[in-house]
Amino acid sequence: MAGKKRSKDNRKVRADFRKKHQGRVRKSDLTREFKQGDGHAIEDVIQGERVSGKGDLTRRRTIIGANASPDDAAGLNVQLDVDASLIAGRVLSVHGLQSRVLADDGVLYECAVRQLLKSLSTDQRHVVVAGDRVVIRADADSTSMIERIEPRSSELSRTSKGRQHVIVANCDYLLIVASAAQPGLKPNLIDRFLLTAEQFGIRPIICINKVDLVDAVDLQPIVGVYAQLGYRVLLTSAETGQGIEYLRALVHDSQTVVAGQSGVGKSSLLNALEPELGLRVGKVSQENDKGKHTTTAAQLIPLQFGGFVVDTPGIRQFQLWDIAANEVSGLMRDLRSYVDACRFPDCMHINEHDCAVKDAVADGRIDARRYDAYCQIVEDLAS
Ligand SMILES: Nc1nc2c(ncn2[C@@H]2O[C@H](COP(=O)(O)OP(=O)(O)OP(=O)(O)O)[C@@H](O)[C@H]2O)c(=O)[nH]1
Ligand SMILES: [Zn+2]
Repeated sequence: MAGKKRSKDNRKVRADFRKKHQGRVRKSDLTREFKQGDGHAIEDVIQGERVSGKGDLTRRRTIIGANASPDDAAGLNVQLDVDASLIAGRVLSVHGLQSRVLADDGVLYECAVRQLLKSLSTDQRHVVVAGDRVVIRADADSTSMIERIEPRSSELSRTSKGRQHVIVANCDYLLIVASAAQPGLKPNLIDRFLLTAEQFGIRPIICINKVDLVDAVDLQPIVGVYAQLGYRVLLTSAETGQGIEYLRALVHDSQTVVAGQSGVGKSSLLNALEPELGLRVGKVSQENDKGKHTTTAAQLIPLQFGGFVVDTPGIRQFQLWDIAANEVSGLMRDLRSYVDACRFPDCMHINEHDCAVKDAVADGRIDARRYDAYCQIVEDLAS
């Protein structure tokens, strides 16, 4: 904000600014643009051109300087409400009170959270999470500050000890990875991950990997069931490269969280998408290591072709967090449309009479295997 900290650097930047731009900017223009309250607009006028994209921020910083003050606009009769040290970015990971933010200028900043934001939160530890879009006050010499957290488009969360913990924010896709063989295809597991996607409103992509090991024709029935429900199903092979280009185009510029059983080829797929990632393949997953603490601290991995993946041991195999047995049918697209027609409003669609869901299964309107998966899930949740 105007007139706060005045380091030597800032004085120099301000002096340069005055020298360079004073007299070259029409006062009327500046005033007009300033009324719109937009820092970019002011620079636009100064530069006499429209600017967009990453380059602006750096340029704006040099021109107007960090902590621009009324002095900067001396003779221009405007107060520049511009603070070029503010940069937008995305939180890659959170470690205790520190967050690692990849700013839109391409620089990584270690950031603390502004006290005010913390005091607004009931849970100080989780005020900011991986995936958050933030505005930071960048400081090259000491800790940068997260000044603002943008509203989240989605949250993946889990309740522990009665409190909701957001694990990752703003995920666009849940990439559900299954394998056609080794280990064999487990559609029921796909159904469980789909429940999570529906629960959190994150678009699922069903990715059946290792298709090089089977005859694709054998996969058609199962692919058909999901496709009919409107889910996107990809057949991939990290080995031969099949489907990789398509997957890359899908997740490009998005934030994708990866889930799936151990050994289905999640690391291999990510490496195929971007060889530079160099994720270890075929390792024993951490959850299976005896006595090892399962971490759910999410981490975003930036992709060179644009976008981020969240590939975190504790999240990879998450499922059925905080779903009650009586919520399951409402989260299954094929069952959902029938539940209102059951005789009992609290019908669980298992043993009850006059159950519209069971009728639909009986005459093939609901896939029998999907219904079996439903029963299994409800049973597991009830026990
Ligand atoms: N034939 C074939 N093998 C594959 C394919 N993708 C992965 N694999 C193999 O499957 C094994 C497991 O692959 P990973 O990528 O480590 O699997 P993951 O899902 O990351 O496993 P976790 O880290 O345990 O969760 C490795 O031996 C891979 O070489 C594929 O498309 N075809
Ligand atoms: Zn019913």
